[in-house]
Amino acid sequence: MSGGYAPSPPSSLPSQSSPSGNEGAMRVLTRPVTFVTGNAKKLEEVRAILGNSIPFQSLRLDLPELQGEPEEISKGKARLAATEVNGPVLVEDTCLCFNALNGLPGPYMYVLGTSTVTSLKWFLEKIGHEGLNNLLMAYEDKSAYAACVFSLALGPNTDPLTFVGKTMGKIVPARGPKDFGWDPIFQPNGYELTYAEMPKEEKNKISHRSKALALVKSHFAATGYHFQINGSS
Ligand SMILES: O=c1nc[nH]c2c1ncn2[C@H]1C[C@H](O)[C@@H](COP(=O)(O)OP(=O)(O)OP(=O)(O)O)O1
Ligand SMILES: [Mg+2]
Repeated sequence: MSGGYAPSPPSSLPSQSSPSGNEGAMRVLTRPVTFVTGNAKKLEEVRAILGNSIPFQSLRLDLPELQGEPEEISKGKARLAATEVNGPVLVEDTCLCFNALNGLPGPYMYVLGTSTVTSLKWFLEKIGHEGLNNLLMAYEDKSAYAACVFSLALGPNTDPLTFVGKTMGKIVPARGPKDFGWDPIFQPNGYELTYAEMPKEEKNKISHRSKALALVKSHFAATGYHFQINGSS
C-alpha cells in the first residue's frame, strides 16, 4: 500500500519559499507527491484518474478526522501529512451532503445517540446505507451532492492549496456492489445507475473526485512544477 515510500529522506521543499498561489513560477520538487490516505478504494480511484500525469506515491496513514469547514479540515490534514512525510503531499476529504438537511451529513462530526462522536466515515459505519436513506424519509427532496476537497502542501510549514469537485445527484435505496462507502446509495444526475453500479471508468469520468483532480492536474500544468527525482530531470 505504501508504494515504496521511504521515511524522511531529505525534504523536497520547493525552490521558492512562498508556494501560495504564485502560478507561473517554476518550482523544483525532488520527491514525488505523496498521496496520504487510509482508504484503499480512494487510492485506487486516484491512481486510475491521475495515471502518469503527476509523479506520485502513496502512504497509508489514518490521519485524525478534523473538525471545521471542509476546506479547513482538508488544509489541516495536509499540514499534518506534510509534517509526517516531510515532503510534498496530497490529501483528500470527501463529503456527502443532503440538500433537505442543509448539507448534512457533510464532513462533520456529530454526537450520535448519547455519546458517540463521529464523522461521515463513522456515521456510515454506524447507521449504514439504510440509515442514511432513513434520514431523508420525512423529506420529499432526496437531492444530494458528493464533494471532494483535495489539499496540496508542498512541504511542512507551507500553506496548502485546495481543489474542490462536486457531483450532484440523489439518495436512493442501495443498489450495486457494497465495497466502497456510500456508492450504492448515490445516483448522479443524468444516470439511472448508482455510483456502485457504474463501471469504474464511468464513475471516474464524472465523479466529485475526478472533478477535483482535474483542477489538481491543471494546477500542476499551469504552475510548471519540475520534478527532479533520482537524478532525473
Ligand atoms: O467516492 C466515494 N464513494 C463512496 N464513499 C466514499 C467515497 N469517497 C469517500 N467515501 C466514504 C469513505 C468514508 O466513509 C467517507 C469519507 O471519509 P473520508 O475521511 O474522506 O475518508 P477516509 O477516512 O476513509 O479516508 P482518508 O484516510 O483519506 O481520510 O466517505
Ligand atoms: Mg478520513
